[in-house]
Amino acid sequence: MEYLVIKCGGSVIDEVPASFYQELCDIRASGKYMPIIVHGGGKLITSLLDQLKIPTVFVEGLRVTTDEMLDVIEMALSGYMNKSITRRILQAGGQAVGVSGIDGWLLEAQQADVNLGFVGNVKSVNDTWLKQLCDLNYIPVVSPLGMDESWQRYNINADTAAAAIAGKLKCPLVLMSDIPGIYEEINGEKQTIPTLTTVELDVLIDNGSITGGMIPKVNAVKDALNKDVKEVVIMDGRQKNGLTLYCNEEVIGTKLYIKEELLHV
Ligand SMILES: Nc1ncnc2c1ncn2[C@@H]1O[C@H](COP(=O)(O)OP(=O)(O)O)[C@@H](O)[C@H]1O
Ligand SMILES: CC(=O)N[C@@H](CCC(=O)OP(=O)(O)O)C(=O)O
Repeated sequence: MEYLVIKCGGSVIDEVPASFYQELCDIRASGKYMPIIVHGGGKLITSLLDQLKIPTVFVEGLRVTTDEMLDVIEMALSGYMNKSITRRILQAGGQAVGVSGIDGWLLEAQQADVNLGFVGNVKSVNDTWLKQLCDLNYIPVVSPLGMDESWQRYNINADTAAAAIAGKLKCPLVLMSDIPGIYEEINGEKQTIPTLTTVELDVLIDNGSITGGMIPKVNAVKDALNKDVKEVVIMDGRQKNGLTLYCNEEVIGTKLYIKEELLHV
């Protein structure tokens, strides 16, 4: 059975159809995939920081993170978001365990860039017990925090965390967001692109078609594909039966891959 990493963005988690959790349980029960959920929660973090009058600054889709913000981020992601997703999977009849990337040192992190403060990149993924959880029939639900060898916590973008886990497991990755896929503006209209190679993706990055939260997403996609992940799909988490359609190999969202011949140069 193959692993399948599914990342649910904070933009969409409150809007996924109720059937999403049932679909997850069905996919696990069908034996086709062992799903692993990685979730975001950027919207919730921003709203909590606003209430605390702590200003939010994003640089290329990444939240500049101070020490005082880490507590809020950890509470939002590993507290509220992680437990509510875990609870909903249990409610749908599945087995789920909610963990943070810090638990069991699942995500060893390192500082991404001093100018971003405590934003982390993933240095290594300790996948042993993640696989054990899957073998025990649990669906792991992972919040994107990590820790370095000095026990410093880091805020990791959820797309980055999901890509690192998929890269380690060499399994497909589904990124669920609030858009039907990657779009390009043609004659003032946004048109979703069904398939993209990494070379075509670079063109869209260079011509400014990719902005905001899509930047860490496409960087994560490229990272996963470079680690032998066969394909990554960016799709609309609000679409009814979206996950089932994906598992049945229907055309959905934007499918990204490395062009075969580039693998051999
Ligand atoms: N070319 C593009 N195609 C699709 N979405 C894009 C593009 N450029 C920027 N975006 C923005 O990226 C957003 C998704 O990123 P983000 O808000 O961080 O979502 P999530 O919370 O799911 O990670 C979309 O809502 C859209 O506004
Ligand atoms: C470094 C960084 O930007 N971390 C993200 C973590 C949450 C996240 O990625 O949530 P979404 O998937 O909903 O965007 C943040 O602070 O918003």
